[in-house]
Amino acid sequence: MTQQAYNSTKNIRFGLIGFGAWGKHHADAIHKTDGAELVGISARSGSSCKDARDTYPDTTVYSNYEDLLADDSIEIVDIVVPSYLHHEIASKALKAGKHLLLEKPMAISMSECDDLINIAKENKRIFAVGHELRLSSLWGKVKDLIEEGYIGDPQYALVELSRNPYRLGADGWRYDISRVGNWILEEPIHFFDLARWYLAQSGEPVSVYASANSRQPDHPELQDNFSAILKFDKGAYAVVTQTLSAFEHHQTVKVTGTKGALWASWSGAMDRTRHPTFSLRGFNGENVEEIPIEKMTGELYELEDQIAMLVEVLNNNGSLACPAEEGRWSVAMCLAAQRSVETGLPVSFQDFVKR
Ligand SMILES: NC(=O)C1=CN([C@@H]2O[C@H](COP(=O)(O)OP(=O)(O)OC[C@H]3O[C@@H](n4cnc5c(N)ncnc54)[C@H](OP(=O)(O)O)[C@@H]3O)[C@@H](O)[C@H]2O)C=CC1
Ligand SMILES: O=C1CO[C@H](CO)[C@@H](O)[C@@H]1O
Repeated sequence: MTQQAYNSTKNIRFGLIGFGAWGKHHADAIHKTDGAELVGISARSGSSCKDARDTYPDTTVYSNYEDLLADDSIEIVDIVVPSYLHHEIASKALKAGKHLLLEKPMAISMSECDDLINIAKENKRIFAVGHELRLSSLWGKVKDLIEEGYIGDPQYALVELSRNPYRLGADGWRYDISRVGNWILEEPIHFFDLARWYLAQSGEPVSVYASANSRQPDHPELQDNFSAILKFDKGAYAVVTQTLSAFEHHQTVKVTGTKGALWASWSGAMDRTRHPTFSLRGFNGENVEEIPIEKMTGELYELEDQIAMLVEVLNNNGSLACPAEEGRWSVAMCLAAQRSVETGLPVSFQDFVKR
């Protein structure tokens, strides 16, 4: 689903777990979305709880997320906590009968992903993963044009980011490899997701060959620069590459096919800006053209569309932009890429995606 009008029929009651840098934006998105109600927030520290109470005085704030899960009136839980806590909190939310929006990475190991998918199936719960770029008017337009045959058969995709360093995260979790998993799971995971989405006509990815390095000699595991080549079973390939040693936030996608090409770019002072510049140019085999993007794009806008999508799905059975099975694939690609970085060899996805 990319750009759709959503028509809701009843208010969907949301609980939010995690009120950090990104969780606050989730709260804002739920708060302002028609048909969504922010009923409870769970935060960890006293200062985060106070912040949540001050900002949302009509919402119940819990310092223990299990108390939020015990509120039977909450239908869906939105989990925006450090990645190492995804499995623990998501599994309890599903077992408590809640539908789920879980931030990416879905989890930091394949066994955690599989366990969550099984629990969701057993409890017949909706399980969405926060790959919000799929809802973008820009990145989604690239997908739509590929599906319409604008470039012919897709053969090559480049997904590239140049940006400033990652934030530390609460308690520095993002710079602690035992809690973040790896840095590919942080940002390149979005680009693996896009690459696989764009090259869907080329079958599934079969292997990855990746390289990375760090600016900190004593922390080689914190990879500031990362590049990977993914091969697909029908011959297409994708390049995913990013540097965290640059400035601002500049993302480019170039996809070429047997007939034409697409070139999309997005720039902002940071990832979470409401004032980006963006463009999409296409070559349809005959002419180069500017393709208008009517709707604003950026992760804050996509976050709102993601909440609206869930309201629609829960009211009217629409489809999820990124269901759990897709989130699982992206985790597999990140873990395989990390293995390739460590071994210096191409790595087959089969070993990672098989159950
Ligand atoms: N899809 C996307 O584009 C993005 C996704 N993310 C993902 O979102 C997640 C959160 O990232 P981010 O917000 O940047 O991280 P932060 O470190 O800024 O925030 C994490 C928050 O989780 C809270 N927390 C930790 N444990 C608990 C708990 N047991 N109960 C309730 N709250 C808890 C922390 O509370 P306290 O402050 O009290 O310590 C903190 O406020 C990560 O998985 C990240 O990968 C992040 C950015 C963008
Ligand atoms: O998903 C994400 C993970 O964390 C990064 C932290 O700077 C974000 O920029 C990014 O969008």
